[in-house]
Amino acid sequence: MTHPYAIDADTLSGMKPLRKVVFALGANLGDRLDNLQSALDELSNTPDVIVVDVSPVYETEAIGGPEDNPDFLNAVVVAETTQPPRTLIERAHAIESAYGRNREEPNGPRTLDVDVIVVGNVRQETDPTLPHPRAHQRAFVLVPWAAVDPLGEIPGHGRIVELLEDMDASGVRKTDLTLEVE
Ligand SMILES: Nc1ncnc2c1ncn2[C@@H]1O[C@H](COP(=O)(O)OP(=O)(O)OP(=O)(O)O)[C@@H](O)[C@H]1O
Ligand SMILES: Nc1nc2c(c(=O)[nH]1)N=C(CO)CN2
Repeated sequence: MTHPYAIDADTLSGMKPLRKVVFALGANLGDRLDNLQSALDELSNTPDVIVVDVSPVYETEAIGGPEDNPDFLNAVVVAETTQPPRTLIERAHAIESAYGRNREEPNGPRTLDVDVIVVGNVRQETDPTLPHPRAHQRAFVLVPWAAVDPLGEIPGHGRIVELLEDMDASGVRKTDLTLEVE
């Protein structure tokens, strides 16, 4: 006899995994806080993306880029999603474009950067590269992330609090600025 709550094979095969996704937001041009808030609003309004936590906002010394690269505001958004990585990166790019991002200069000043840091345990080399290939070296990503998700891990690199122990995070300063979840 079939169990009354049995799930048939077709239903099971159509189910998408629910995974944690971590986005890193950065801005060092224009109204930086407003740009981060807009990115959060757009992520919250993405189908099948449920925002779970938003970090405080940090002011951070620019890493790389021109010598006079202005300080960034950085924050991290933790969400749950059934969307695949490809859809998430397309959404991230669309949000960057909508808020005036141009990609003229590598590491150059930008109104808005939305990076996909991890999607569950996915490890892949195809766009988006997951985990983000430089996130494990970036205090401006790990400090905000650890503030809201101290048990967070980067597949292949380990726990973020341990990665931070070996890192100079002196250029990453917490501000009183906050982002509001709609
Ligand atoms: N996990 C990822 N998150 C964001 N972009 C990614 C990721 N993996 C690959 N990319 C690709 O990297 C390319 C460059 O991205 P972008 O212009 O945001 O780089 P950047 O912000 O200047 O530097 P960085 O990648 O070091 O943050 C884009 O084409 C993007 O699709
Ligand atoms: N402080 C800081 N430095 C950076 C950042 C950033 O978001 N914050 N993003 C970069 C490329 O994505 C390069 N350098």
